[in-house]
Amino acid sequence: MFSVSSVSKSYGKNKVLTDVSLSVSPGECIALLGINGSGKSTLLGILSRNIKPDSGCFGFDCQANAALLPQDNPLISELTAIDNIRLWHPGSRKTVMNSHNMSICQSLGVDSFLDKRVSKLSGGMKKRLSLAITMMSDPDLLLLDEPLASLDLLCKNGILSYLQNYISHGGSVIIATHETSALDICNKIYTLKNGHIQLAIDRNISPGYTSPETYINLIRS
Ligand SMILES: Nc1ncnc2c1ncn2[C@@H]1O[C@H](COP(=O)(O)OP(=O)(O)OP(=O)(O)O)[C@@H](O)[C@H]1O
Repeated sequence: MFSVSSVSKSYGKNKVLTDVSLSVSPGECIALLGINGSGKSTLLGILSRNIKPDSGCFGFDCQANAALLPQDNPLISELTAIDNIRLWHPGSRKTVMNSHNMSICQSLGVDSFLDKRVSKLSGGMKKRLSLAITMMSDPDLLLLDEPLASLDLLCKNGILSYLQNYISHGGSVIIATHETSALDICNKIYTLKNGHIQLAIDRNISPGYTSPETYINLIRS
């Protein structure tokens, strides 16, 4: 179980998060839903310890490993895919591409372009490579910031299937997304409005279809 309680964060006079509490269990997928600027990336940044909150506590298990896939791919365009992987996971090609990491690359279809320069990859290929790099750190909690933005339907479907498999093996996911296909795979959907978080949909209690109109109404003020 990962949790944060009573987290607050302001940028100057801009109060972005107020008294936000959230927890996620193994095998659970949680969505953060909110309009642009509602604080989703800030909350993911706090959970990944990249952003320091003004106040609040973490309930993380010390052994737990949380990894963030940021909105912008953390890749160097001039390098090949394999050399980007080796930047984050140092070692020779043979050591880094052990059977575990190779199987991640194969599941995400990254193995077919390991020697291509990142500048020559499509948006979907870059996103799959970034996700593969994130997954190689064996996270218990995966923090995803709009992982499906501007991807084609096939690529979205591939990433969603990969995530569903990760969740079914006990991984936890917190995802900030505007995509209904990603919202549909989540157990719980929280809305962020005016700095406050609220549990809007809990499919552990009420499973079932949610229409796009319902999602839109959830983010309306
Ligand atoms: N480093 C920063 N310095 C100052 N203000 C910031 C900084 N980062 C974010 N903000 C502000 O905090 C608020 C929340 O931003 P954040 O990126 O967390 O929102 P978001 O919900 O992820 O938005 P989007 O859906 O557009 O990605 C916005 O008003 C933004 O301008």
